[in-house]
Amino acid sequence: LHQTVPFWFISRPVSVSQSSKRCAVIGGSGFLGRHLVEKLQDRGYSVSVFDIRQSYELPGVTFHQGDLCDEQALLSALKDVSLVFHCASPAPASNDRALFERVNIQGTKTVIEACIQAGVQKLVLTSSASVVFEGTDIKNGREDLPYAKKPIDYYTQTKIQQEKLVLEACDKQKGFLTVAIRPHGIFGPRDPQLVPIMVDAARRGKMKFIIGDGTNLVDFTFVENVVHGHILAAECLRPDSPICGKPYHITNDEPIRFWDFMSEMLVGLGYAAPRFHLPYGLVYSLALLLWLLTWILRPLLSFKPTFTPMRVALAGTHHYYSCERAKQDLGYRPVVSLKEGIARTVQSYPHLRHGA
Ligand SMILES: NC(=O)C1=CN([C@@H]2O[C@H](COP(=O)(O)OP(=O)(O)OC[C@H]3O[C@@H](n4cnc5c(N)ncnc54)[C@H](O)[C@@H]3O)[C@@H](O)[C@H]2O)C=CC1
Ligand SMILES: CC(C)CCC[C@@H](C)[C@H]1CC[C@H]2C3=C(CC[C@]12C)[C@@]1(C)CCC(=O)C[C@@H]1CC3
Repeated sequence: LHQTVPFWFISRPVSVSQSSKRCAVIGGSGFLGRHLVEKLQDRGYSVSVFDIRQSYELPGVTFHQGDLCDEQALLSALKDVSLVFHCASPAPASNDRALFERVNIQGTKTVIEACIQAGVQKLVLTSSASVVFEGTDIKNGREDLPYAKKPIDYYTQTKIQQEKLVLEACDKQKGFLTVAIRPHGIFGPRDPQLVPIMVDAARRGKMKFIIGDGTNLVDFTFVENVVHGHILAAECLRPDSPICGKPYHITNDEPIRFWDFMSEMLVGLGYAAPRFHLPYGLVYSLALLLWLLTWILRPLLSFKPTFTPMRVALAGTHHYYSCERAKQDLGYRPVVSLKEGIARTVQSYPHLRHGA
């Protein structure tokens, strides 16, 4: 694979000292976090996980179970650690405003304070490309797009605050360097949302319809490319590099029609591809109405609609992003193509196949 290496990257010392290879992954029990932990170990890092739950065991990886809002718990996990990846967040589907504010805003402030107190030198945040998305088309969006003034949900609203906090904390004088990775539509083996939600909808006969004309292009990013972007950012983060305090889009660099991606996944798993078109405006209005009804009736019934306004907006608009800045500054190139990523994902879900 041909990679252009940035000039300041070449000046990096060849051997990375042992202490700079001690890292912690906050949210390391999650989908992205676990893939990141596995790759970091492959690359010779000594890895600790900090997470509110422990979802697996891996020889050589130390687990610290705790809430990232608890500074004392974080401090003991960050002892002797020089590099921290923060990829913890409540799931977007929870739509729990208080929880998002507590974990993504207050918790991230606590993470920053704990890192500084523990002498951590680098903090890599997993942000989201959605921080600039307002529910209307984004084509080849670059990092200089303004943050969404009207974010599509509480999750996105708090991801914006979180990213600002981390990037503003970057301080070369104090030797505390930060960077944010903005992935989009992460998919791959063990993903708990995209494929399971899609299959659940298909099993309930709800994936027969294409919202809109079906031509809207979207980024779906294979998890190993997202991991690659995080590790490149960590390894490039030095006081003399241009990446300090900046956000970077990491995508597969292969925008695809939303409904072609869904169809490939569904057909690969043995389900029929969606065929019938429904007008975007109609579906969005119905989703909004249903969402309002479930909100008003929430003391009486707990019903979670499949087609939320957020999902309809994501399914019916263009939202794809340029990763040119990551190519330029990090030497990033996707390491797994979309075709290969889809094939590996489909293979990894035998229990979600039609008839299983
Ligand atoms: N999945 C996607 O398509 C995208 C995800 N992201 C971001 O990537 C990151 C990782 O997402 P996923 O791996 O998909 O989610 P995930 O839900 O699989 O992992 C998140 C992890 O954070 C942990 N966590 C939540 N609250 C915590 C707390 N208070 N203290 C300690 N740990 C806590 C959870 O236990 C979980 O293991 C998140 O920051 C998310 O916002 C960004 C763009 C797209
Ligand atoms: C029911 C169908 C219309 C949709 C099924 C698939 C969706 C569950 C996913 C399609 C795009 C995904 C996506 C995210 C979550 C899962 C989808 C809505 C995110 C919101 C996850 C967190 C982010 O930061 C942005 C993602 C955008 C794409």
